[in-house]
Amino acid sequence: MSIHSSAPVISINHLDHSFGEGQLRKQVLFDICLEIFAGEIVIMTGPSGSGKTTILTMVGGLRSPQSGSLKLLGQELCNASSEKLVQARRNNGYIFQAHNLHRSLTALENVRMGLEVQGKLSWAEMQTRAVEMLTHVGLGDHVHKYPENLSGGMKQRVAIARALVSHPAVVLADEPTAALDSKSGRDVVNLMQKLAKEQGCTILMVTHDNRILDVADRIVHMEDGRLQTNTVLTAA
Ligand SMILES: Nc1ncnc2c1ncn2[C@@H]1O[C@H](COP(=O)(O)OP(=O)(O)OP(=O)(O)O)[C@@H](O)[C@H]1O
Repeated sequence: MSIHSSAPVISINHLDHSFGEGQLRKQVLFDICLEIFAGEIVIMTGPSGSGKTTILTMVGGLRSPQSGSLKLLGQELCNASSEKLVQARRNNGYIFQAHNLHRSLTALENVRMGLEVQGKLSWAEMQTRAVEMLTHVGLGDHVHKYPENLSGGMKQRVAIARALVSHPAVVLADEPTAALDSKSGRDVVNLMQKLAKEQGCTILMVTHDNRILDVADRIVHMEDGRLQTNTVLTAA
């Protein structure tokens, strides 16, 4: 069925999920099936409460799925050990609505943290790569600034640099443009698209922002915990 020859980066099969116990138990995901391939940008839309963030946190290894299957880079996360979930988190970059930068760290220090958590490089190498990444997102002149001295769009660009500096296989973005005006929002998603294509990374993005849907290769729509549509956008 798929036009892709390689194995999917994210493979979700018959995934169900409930919150709560006993009488308070509430099923929020029903029989989700979704495959996402290397280099794809997939946008997930749907009303508030339809289950989008729950899926994102599971793909991110922040919550373990209970039933069905969810594989990230071939590794099963359903009922996975905490070590496996930690490993899954290392394969992902995260971009949130509120940039989540550390206020007490400069732009450079924030981006360097994206490498420090990997624990693989020397301090000098991390410093060099963080500066290069900030220059790449157009913030080469602002590396020593603190978040409070940057605009909303600039802060989100720092967050993108932090998410992508370690070249993660998957970037998960939850409403990355929600706090931005339309021009800054457009700049931010264009930048994400450019970097993803350069690095060959996969992006799964949740958004309510209809203005940015065109960056997606595919749009999937959630409704009441079920995946409704899976639209492939073909380039003109
Ligand atoms: N930790 C939790 N405990 C109990 N119920 C939860 C928890 N997290 C989410 N839910 C419920 O699961 C359902 C799906 O929530 P989720 O946050 O995934 O939706 P969403 O589509 O991301 O919504 P939004 O667009 O508002 O962020 C909702 O009914 C929500 O109340």
